[in-house]
Amino acid sequence: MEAEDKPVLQFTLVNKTYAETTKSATGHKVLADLSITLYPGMVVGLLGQNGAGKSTLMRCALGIVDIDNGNINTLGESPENLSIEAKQHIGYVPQQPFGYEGFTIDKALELHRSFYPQWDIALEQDWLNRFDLDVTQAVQKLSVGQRQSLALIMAMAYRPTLLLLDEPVASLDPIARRQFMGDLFDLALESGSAVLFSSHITSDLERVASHVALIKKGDLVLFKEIDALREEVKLLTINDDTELPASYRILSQTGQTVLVDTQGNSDVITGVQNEKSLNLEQLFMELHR
Ligand SMILES: Nc1ncnc2c1ncn2[C@@H]1O[C@H](COP(=O)(O)OP(=O)(O)OP(=O)(O)O)[C@@H](O)[C@H]1O
Repeated sequence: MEAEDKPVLQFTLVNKTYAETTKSATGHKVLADLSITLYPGMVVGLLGQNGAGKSTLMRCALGIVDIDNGNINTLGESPENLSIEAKQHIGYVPQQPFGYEGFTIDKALELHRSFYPQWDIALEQDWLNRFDLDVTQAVQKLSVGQRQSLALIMAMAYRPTLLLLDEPVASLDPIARRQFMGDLFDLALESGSAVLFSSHITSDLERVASHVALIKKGDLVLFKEIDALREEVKLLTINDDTELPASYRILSQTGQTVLVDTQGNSDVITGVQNEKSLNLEQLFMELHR
């Protein structure tokens, strides 16, 4: 990130409550005072349990869902009034891609391409080959994974400045998944795009994300560069009377076992019996204990 870079996507103290349900008469709070900023070149992996608020966050960024209060800046605009120009620089793949039934792949791409002046035909061809898609095939006859591959091409071949991908690889086989994740990272680096993608596959996230955002019940509990995460988030076993520095953030605690974000404080702390670094999956499990 360069100092002069402007945010591509910025959430500031965003709250979102869905209308009241049979479970809650006061409505269902899904995002709570959530702030996060994406700059060009950032690939942010969004991790959270089912129902944590990941899809809602993306939909708010696009103005598909209104927020209660707070502020969202999407490519310098307010999501509820996004200009056509801004939309032409946003790629979005929802969890269940839809549309273009009744078209063959080549006809669907022809129509889709016409909305995006900056469409990169060579990139489209490259990804059609990689995903092994037959362009004469009817869209409604595609398998779930093939449909997801097509949706990814449609969202990415115009090199969007902002790319929002809601579990983009859930239905892809391991080979396609690995290739796609590599491409995703290359695209962000080459095109200076910012990418926000959700996934439950922590190994994918660790491989390609530059940052991880962890959401728990609508709260952003952690947002960090992936390398810093490995170094700064630790599982400690402490004595009853151990005093942790005020600069540590306690993420969770069960008795003498404490999950902390040291926030870069590398002082040796007396009274720590054991210290363990965690991979993303272990961290996720610890946070939801
Ligand atoms: N349109 C809606 N009306 C009411 N509640 C909704 C609506 N959309 C989502 N929710 C609720 O908001 C919460 C967050 O949903 P969301 O789809 O954002 O979660 P998620 O983190 O993307 O989950 P998953 O990993 O399962 O895709 C859930 O409890 C869900 O039931």
